[in-house]
Amino acid sequence: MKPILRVRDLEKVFWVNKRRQGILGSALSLVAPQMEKVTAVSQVNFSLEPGEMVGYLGPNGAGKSTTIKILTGLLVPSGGEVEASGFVPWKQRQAYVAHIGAVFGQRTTLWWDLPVIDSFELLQAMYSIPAERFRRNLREFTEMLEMERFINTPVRSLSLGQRMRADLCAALLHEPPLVFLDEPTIGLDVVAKERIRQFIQKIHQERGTTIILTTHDLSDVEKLCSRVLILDQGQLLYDGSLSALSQRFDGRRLLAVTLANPAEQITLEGVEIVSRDGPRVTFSLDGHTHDPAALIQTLLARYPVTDLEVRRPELEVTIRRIYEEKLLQPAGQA
Ligand SMILES: Nc1ncnc2c1ncn2[C@@H]1O[C@H](COP(=O)(O)OP(=O)(O)OP(=O)(O)O)[C@@H](O)[C@H]1O
Repeated sequence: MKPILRVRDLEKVFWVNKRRQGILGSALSLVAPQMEKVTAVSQVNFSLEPGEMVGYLGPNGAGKSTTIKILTGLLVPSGGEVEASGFVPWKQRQAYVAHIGAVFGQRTTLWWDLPVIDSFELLQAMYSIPAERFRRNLREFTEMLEMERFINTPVRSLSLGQRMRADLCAALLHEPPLVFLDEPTIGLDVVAKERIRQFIQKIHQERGTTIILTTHDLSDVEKLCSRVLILDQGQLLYDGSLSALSQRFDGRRLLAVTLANPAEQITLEGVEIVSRDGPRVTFSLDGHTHDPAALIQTLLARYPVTDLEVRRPELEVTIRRIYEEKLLQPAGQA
């Protein structure tokens, strides 16, 4: 199948005037600017098949938003090639926008002073959405995103969760096959996040929409994406499944035991205790050297236990280790 998005050797460099700090710095910056090169995106390569949903991850400043801005045609790259839905985004932006949807969680794309419904109608005119299709989508999205209560409210008066739902609807009314979601759950409470996740999942499954999702909330990714791309310092470090990632970097298991006697001094030879909270003791098992079944048998034979659980470390812990301990290297440097 032909990829819907192809990114080749993508590069984006910004030149920043280092002197632009303080009154003296501002004055000096005009007469003797001190330009510094910031490489936001470097040699990034990937492709998406139609119908994929992919998480685009990375720590702060990794280059995620810069990539998304290039892919949506808002920024011109310094090098490399992109073909998205048959277009070069920054060269054919006017025609291209009708084929994509984009949500930037940090800012709205709706008209601030207009009621939500007026923004939707303006979009209908801009994208020439046939009346019947517009009505059908609007009805369906209004119901799924529970927007009835605020559809006549000006955007500036919406809560963050309401604004995000309106933005999602706006991005999808014209049924784009390729959608970019940059932090669509940022700042939302757990209920609002879950509602948005369910909506994204439904659109993806029912319409086969290809989605790139940028987020710092790993539960978004765990629930929605089987494939992730990890970026750090502008370079792509990983392209693959979430399960392979956690297996590769965290073969560890956590064994949590609740002791019948909270005062019991418990030890297991060669196994580290990572926490103790009253009667609950958590051991860290190494995936290569420890046999969980044998250790559980030893434990049960030695100590009265009321509860026992073996689990994987959370994805968040794994990803934090990858960033902090620099466990991944860009392709070609490993
Ligand atoms: N317009 C700009 N001018 C100069 N530098 C920029 C500009 N936009 C981004 N950068 C720099 O490029 C790098 C990547 O920024 P980017 O916003 O793409 O990261 P990000 O992964 O989206 O981060 P976050 O998760 O914090 O939003 C950073 O060092 C940032 O300071």
